[in-house]
Amino acid sequence: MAETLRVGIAGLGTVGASVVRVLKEKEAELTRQCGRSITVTAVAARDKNRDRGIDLSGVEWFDDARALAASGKIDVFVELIGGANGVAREAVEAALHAGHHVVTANKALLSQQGLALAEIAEEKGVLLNYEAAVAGGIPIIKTMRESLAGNTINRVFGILNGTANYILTRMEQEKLSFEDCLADAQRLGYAEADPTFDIEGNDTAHKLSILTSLAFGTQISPDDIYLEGISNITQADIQAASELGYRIKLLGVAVRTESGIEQRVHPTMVPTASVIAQVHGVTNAVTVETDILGELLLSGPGAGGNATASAVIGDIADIAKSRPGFQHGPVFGRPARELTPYQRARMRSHEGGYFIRLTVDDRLGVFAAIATRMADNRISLESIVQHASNHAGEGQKTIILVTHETTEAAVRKAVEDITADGHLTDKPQVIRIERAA
Ligand SMILES: NC(=O)c1ccc[n+]([C@@H]2O[C@H](COP(=O)([O-])OP(=O)(O)OC[C@H]3O[C@@H](n4cnc5c(N)ncnc54)[C@H](O)[C@@H]3O)[C@@H](O)[C@H]2O)c1
Ligand SMILES: N[C@@H](CCO)C(=O)O
Ligand code: NA
Repeated sequence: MAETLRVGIAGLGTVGASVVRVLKEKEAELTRQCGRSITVTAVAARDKNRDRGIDLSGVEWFDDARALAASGKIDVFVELIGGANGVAREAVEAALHAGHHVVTANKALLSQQGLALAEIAEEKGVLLNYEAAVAGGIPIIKTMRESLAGNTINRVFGILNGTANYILTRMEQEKLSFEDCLADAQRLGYAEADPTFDIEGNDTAHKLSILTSLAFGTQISPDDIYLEGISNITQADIQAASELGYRIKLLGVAVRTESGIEQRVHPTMVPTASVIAQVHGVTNAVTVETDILGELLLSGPGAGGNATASAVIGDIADIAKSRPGFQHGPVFGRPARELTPYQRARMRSHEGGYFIRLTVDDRLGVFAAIATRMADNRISLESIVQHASNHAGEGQKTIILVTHETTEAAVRKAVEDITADGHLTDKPQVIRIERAA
């Protein structure tokens, strides 16, 4: 049997501790599957004395993750610290330069530095595996990188953040407050160190930027993503969506258009009967639409220690099965140097349906004035209703509009006009509707 694969792990938090635990529990099974054993020989973390409920006897301790990464005593460096810069980045670079394979769950790092890191990995002939970085335990990277070869992808979209989906689900099903749901997501180990990344959509954007590169063969462009989080979503929106036959999900969407690639992250209304609307809690789902295969939907746990460890261990096992001298496939599906520059489609050109919730003065003529403004901007309405909600205050009423397919530019202009008319008593709420089977 081949020599054991020596694994060094940096970061022993939710994911790192789960990886150490599961590697130990599944040692015999993994040895059978990989034809060699996988052993954690070294770790780096901040606090040597913290009880993590894992057995680290016989494991070498490094105070500095960068020293572990460069050490000649490991074959694989597993980065589970987090953050786009600082130690995580320096350690991954050091590991690749030292000729070690790298496994990371760090989507922030890949979205900012993925291209540069891929170039080093490809030059050094080592693997840079990152299945855990996108949609947790769902094998979406492997699917897009390997199984969809030859397919031309037109749209990829999904629920890519477990924390946000967990919050929206519990707000809808249990009528809980946003803050209580977020606190639970943090307690369960789903949230990022800075949870604003989860709720303001940055984490979804990091993941989407990676999927976009894999889908369209473009360089990763994380700053070119239209971004809106879920912190403005209220019970009034959730209730109105439900009455209209929709559910609100935080989606990341990348779609090929005539003028470039549209990348957007925002709260989205999806038909209640669609498959993606049934994806609840910490579960993620990714839909890929291709010319040969058609529509593929993968769904599964998107965050949490064990689910994420499953993806990390799959990546380590792939390395254990690879052989020295074997030519590895490129990190983002095509050689890093051949990825084309990303061309952004303007958000104002986005076409789709819209849900618009307006709180207005309860005066005669307001309803008609709003309908006129929509017509002025050539927006065709699927429905316009005066909503009998108890969310509007005394002397106010709620008007809900659902548009047929129109453009973002037209909707922004119509809402601007209505605001300028002076009828609104609260900030208008605009939520895009996504076509989903
Ligand atoms: N938690 C999840 O469900 C999940 C899922 C997918 C991906 N991820 C990603 O996995 C990574 C780790 O996430 P987590 O949830 O385990 O975070 P965590 O905060 O629980 O763990 C990170 C650990 O790294 C340690 N650390 C910080 N600086 C360090 C340093 N300089 N050297 C060594 N250790 C250091 C921290 O003390 C902490 O224990 C992040 O990139 C995160 O985005 C997490
Ligand atoms: N904070 C992330 C972890 C998984 O990437 C989430 O909630 O989806
Ligand atoms: Na994944």
